[in-house]
Amino acid sequence: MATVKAPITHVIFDMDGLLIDTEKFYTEVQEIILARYNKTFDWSLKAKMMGKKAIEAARVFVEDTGISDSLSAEDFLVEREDMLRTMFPTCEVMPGARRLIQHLHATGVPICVATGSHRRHFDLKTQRHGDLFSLMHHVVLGDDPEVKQGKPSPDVFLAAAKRFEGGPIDPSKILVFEDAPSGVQAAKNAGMSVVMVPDPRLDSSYHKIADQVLSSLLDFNPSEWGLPPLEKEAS
Ligand SMILES: O=P(O)(O)OC[C@@H](O)CO
Ligand SMILES: [Mg+2]
Repeated sequence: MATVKAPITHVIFDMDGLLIDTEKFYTEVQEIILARYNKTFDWSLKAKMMGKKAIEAARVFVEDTGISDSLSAEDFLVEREDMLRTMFPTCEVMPGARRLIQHLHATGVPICVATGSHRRHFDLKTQRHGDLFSLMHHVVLGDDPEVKQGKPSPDVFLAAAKRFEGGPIDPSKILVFEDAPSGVQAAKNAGMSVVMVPDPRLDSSYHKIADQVLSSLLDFNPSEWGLPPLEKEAS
């Protein structure tokens, strides 16, 4: 029998870019705003913003692009909001997310979500996916009072570990799924194992600290982590 990487009992999912394809909306809106300043949005900046709380990502955006004298982080958030508000409810579930969530839920593995997104955005993004998110034991949001700092701080993952039944759960028994560099770092800072499912455009230097890197959730093999195996015929 193959050796188990770590004996996992609980699973925490990131949301944006991991369970649902909302990262493309942030990218699109940021490209539109930067074009006004004759600048282009690239993946090195994207890598620094993704996964963070809105205001933290906004500060990185205006400072890194050198537009902070013309546009404050707060005004940037107001400006992108009109576009995001109509885009978020149209988001799709990422490949393999539905199968994995349903499998873990059906086999009794406690699962939850830990996201940088605040409540208002979470509600817009999950509008059409309530069936899936209702399988989560709990959800920890970026504007939760216990989340003092966004990812890469471990706050959101430690709060998530506390709220499982019988919590706090030992971090070494928790597996986190993440797409963002800040999120992978946050999970490691919390002492948890992490499977990274990065966008292929993200520089591969960000893969290093993840315990496993997959190109899709469809490629995840629960047995490698001591989790109940997937049925071969499941789709
Ligand atoms: O933590 P996640 O769910 O990726 O959300 C962060 C969000 O603000 C987009 O980057
Ligand atoms: Mg994410």
